[in-house]
Amino acid sequence: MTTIRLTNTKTRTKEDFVPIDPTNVRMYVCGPTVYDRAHLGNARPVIVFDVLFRLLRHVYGADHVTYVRNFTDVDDKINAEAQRRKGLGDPRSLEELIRERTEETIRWYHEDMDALGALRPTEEPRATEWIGAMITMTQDLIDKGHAYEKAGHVLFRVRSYTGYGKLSGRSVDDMIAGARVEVAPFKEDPMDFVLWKPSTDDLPGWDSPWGRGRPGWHIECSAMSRELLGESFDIHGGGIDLQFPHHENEIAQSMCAHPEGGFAKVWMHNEMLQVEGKKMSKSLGNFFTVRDLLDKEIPGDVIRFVFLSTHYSKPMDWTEEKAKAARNEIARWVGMLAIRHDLLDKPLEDHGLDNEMLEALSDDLNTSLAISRLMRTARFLDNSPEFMSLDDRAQYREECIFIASARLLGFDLLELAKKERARAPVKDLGYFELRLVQERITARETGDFAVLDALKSALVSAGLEVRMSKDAVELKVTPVFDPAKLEALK
Ligand SMILES: Nc1ncnc2c1ncn2[C@@H]1O[C@H](COP(=O)(O)OP(=O)(O)OP(=O)(O)O)[C@@H](O)[C@H]1O
Ligand SMILES: [Zn+2]
Repeated sequence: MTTIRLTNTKTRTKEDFVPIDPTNVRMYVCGPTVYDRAHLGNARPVIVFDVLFRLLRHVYGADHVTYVRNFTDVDDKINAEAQRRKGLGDPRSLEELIRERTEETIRWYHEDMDALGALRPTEEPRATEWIGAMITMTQDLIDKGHAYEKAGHVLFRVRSYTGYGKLSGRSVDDMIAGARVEVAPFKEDPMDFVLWKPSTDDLPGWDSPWGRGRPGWHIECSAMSRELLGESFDIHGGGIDLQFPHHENEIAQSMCAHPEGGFAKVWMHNEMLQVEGKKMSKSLGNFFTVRDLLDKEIPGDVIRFVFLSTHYSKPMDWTEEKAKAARNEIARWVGMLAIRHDLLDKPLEDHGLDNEMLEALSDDLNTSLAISRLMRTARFLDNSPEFMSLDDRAQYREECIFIASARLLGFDLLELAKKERARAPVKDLGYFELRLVQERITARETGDFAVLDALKSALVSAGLEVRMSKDAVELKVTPVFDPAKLEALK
């Protein structure tokens, strides 16, 4: 079995990945706050962890991996957008407007991430559906002396957990000095963070032992991962911007509530997509959305290719040059496959994967090396003398391996090649148009339309659209076009 090695942020070393239970490998990734369209930076963790999900499914079996990514649908920014709509005169209740905002944002998120070829996670819990579990965990932390209630707030007592700061390698005192921690009269210590806070009557809230309120952001992930993956699971991922305080706080909550579990064994953090050296972010305003690019006719595969060309642990920029190079390379792959009708017209045989590519991916998800390996293979397949010297069977085998390997990175080349083929001009169309014209003349002369009709229906069953007006004949390719059938009519 392939051994996957992953760099664990917790230990700062590359380790062999050994799942707790190989029949159910479990991964949690912090998902988006659903108040607006995802910006391009938000797509990076989606693509990185999608490749890891695919790799885990390949190694342990598709039914033996559980991937959970949450939607944070309790947030001031969501409320603010709903209030803005209400302010503009929308007659609906704030609750309805909030629901509408989160629903539409989740729909956009799915559309955009689907376009990038990302598989949907096994579970996509919404915070609002797990409030009960958050309340239970919060109460448990109070009972164990790790949290306290003050003025309708429940706060986590950071100094009660000695492991605090280990993930990010900081001491609590350094963190206080460096961080903009909120000093509030109800806090015992400035580092303490909110597990529960009161809600005003006009904002969403849930009844709790501490009055009507809502959960803090950090407890969401601790409660949902516990409910869906258990007290210990294999991998926890997210952007490096979440390492502190979000992930540090998740660890503190989960380890104190369930000291017998180990919470996440491996922590993985993707580096940031940057714009002129700064993190692309909503708050800095230096962002564009995934949808902006898709609308500019930059396909999802091109975006995916650009992201995967840089290792997840390195910061990167989005540039026009990178997009152009990615587009050219994918066009080369697709163009080369679009003319291999034998490949496109039957189910792909399983001849395994390119071993070097699999090795690269298994070595801490080295997607940039995996992509270079695919590029090298594409040059080999593209009529190189070595490839041409192979017999048909061996050629077919190499092509199957290439397609399956690209699929592990999330590129569906067969689908792209089929679309390309349907779009490509077919040189024989003119010939058949002429034949239709001639048969029609003959049919009109003889009054026998059988030959003309037979030709027409044969063309239709080859996947062509036949349009015959009084003085023109036109053939068009449809997505089910089959060149082999056309060839047989000659
Ligand atoms: N520039 C970026 N590059 C890579 N990943 C990012 C970037 N910005 C956010 N992420 C990641 O996107 C995921 C969703 O994050 P979230 O919805 O909290 O983003 P956000 O807070 O709305 O973004 P912003 O930081 O722009 O306000 C998280 O895993 C986060 O680490
Ligand atoms: Zn989280």
